[in-house]
Amino acid sequence: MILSSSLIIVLVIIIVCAILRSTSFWFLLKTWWRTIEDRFHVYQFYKVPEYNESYHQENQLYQKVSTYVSSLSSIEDSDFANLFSSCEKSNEISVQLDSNQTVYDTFLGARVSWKNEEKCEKNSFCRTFVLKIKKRDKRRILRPYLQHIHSVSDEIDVRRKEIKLYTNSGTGTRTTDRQTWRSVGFTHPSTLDTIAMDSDVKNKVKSDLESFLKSKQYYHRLGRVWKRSYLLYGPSGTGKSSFVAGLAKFLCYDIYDVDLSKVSDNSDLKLLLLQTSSRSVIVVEDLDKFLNEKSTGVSLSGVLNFMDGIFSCCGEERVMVFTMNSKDHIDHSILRPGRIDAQIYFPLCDFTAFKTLANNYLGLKDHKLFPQVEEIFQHGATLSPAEIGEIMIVNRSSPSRALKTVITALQTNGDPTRNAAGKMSRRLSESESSKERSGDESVDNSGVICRESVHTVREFRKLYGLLRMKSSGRKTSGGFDLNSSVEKTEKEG
Ligand SMILES: Nc1ncnc2c1ncn2[C@@H]1O[C@H](COP(=O)(O)OP(=O)(O)OP(=O)(O)O)[C@@H](O)[C@H]1O
Ligand SMILES: [Mg+2]
Repeated sequence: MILSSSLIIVLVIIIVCAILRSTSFWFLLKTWWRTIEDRFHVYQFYKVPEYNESYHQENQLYQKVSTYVSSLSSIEDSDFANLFSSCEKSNEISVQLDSNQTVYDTFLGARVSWKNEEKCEKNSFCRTFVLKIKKRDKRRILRPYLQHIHSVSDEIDVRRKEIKLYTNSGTGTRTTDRQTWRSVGFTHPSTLDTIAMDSDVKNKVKSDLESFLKSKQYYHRLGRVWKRSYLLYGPSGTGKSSFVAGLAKFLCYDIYDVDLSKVSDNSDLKLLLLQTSSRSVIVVEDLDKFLNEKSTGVSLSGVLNFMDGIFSCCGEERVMVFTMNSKDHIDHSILRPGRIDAQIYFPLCDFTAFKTLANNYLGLKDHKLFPQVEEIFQHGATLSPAEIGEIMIVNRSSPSRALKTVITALQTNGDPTRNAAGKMSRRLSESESSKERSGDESVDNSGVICRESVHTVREFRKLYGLLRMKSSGRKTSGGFDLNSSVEKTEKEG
């Protein structure tokens, strides 16, 4: 009798609990209890605004808190939250607290809350996280809690970082300076592995970067800004920009692509650098063209100060990359060691790079036409990897046709006698250019080629601006050239 009645009581309790949990009543009970409990405590509030007072710099802590708060499981209990999926990892959904919503967290036995406040003030939009913490817990947990937020958000950033590409979209008035950088998700497909280049140089760059990442203390002891600068130079279409993309992915750093032609003067350039975050790659493409044309108020000394990174702030862990087609007419002060730590030459395609491209683009490890291609390369003929890659993409359904088209293109453009030094100049001569323009196809009859491919060759030439006369100055020795300055620095280090 007693047994059966206690069984009934247990069953009733289980059913009541199940009903409470399956309805909102349980949730309401918890909320009421929290409201009542709140009335019996004195609280301290801490604001974490998105921007510092002058509105020029982002508050790094705000980003960290935002990442941390989004990672809390209790965020799912807030009444409103925003769901996002990133462009790169579309299967990953992130939850972000909506404006004026509160989320609770527990740390070392103390309960705290974060509110995401959003206000419109004087035509500007202010976002602030407000931390609410019991006064009696404040001394005990505040510092360790903030450290905990730092380490959790750093860990999350590294784990699921979506690389961002920042571009300077033109400077505005002082009050809108903080909007100078615009960012988008960085989806460039290049990685260091997909770039056809000398494997020794690639490995050297990788280990140079890895040792740089570990040398924070070393740089600080020397009183040097913790940055590393690379100059990438070489003809058009040899993979400089792709290398920058691969570099950023290798480091998991955001990219700041500085368009100097949109920077009005030195102080704007300074401001741009101040607004970059640490752990970023700062890229200035075609520096040679900018320095030769000097189309804005940015002076050489402005560029030099920028390269030295003396205006960088907040952690200053940066990799700077400058690209050029030729460094022949560049002021020597630009290239001095310390300002440029390593110079990497991007040559036109040789047979080794060709084989990498054939493997990447056509899935060919070997082919009966390879010896013929090798022979043509040995006679000094060459094209840029971009040109060869383009032929391969267009003819990817037929690897044999792709190789034949490459052979014809090399024979057409790779006549070594056009270069006085016996080395290949891949640029079309003016006469060839005019032949092309006039539609004379005799030039294309030299090789095994089908008509479709002739057009293909012509199209990719147009695409990559082969008919442009570009700077002739380039290294002719063929390999990559890692600047002696990096070797020197390595020895010194
Ligand atoms: N070394 C390479 N390995 C693999 N692909 C390459 C290489 N070089 C160029 N490409 C391909 O050619 C295209 C153009 O390359 P990229 O823009 O990197 O050249 P670039 O050297 O920056 O040219 P430019 O000096 O004109 O800016 C890209 O699609 C890239 O994938
Ligand atoms: Mg480029």
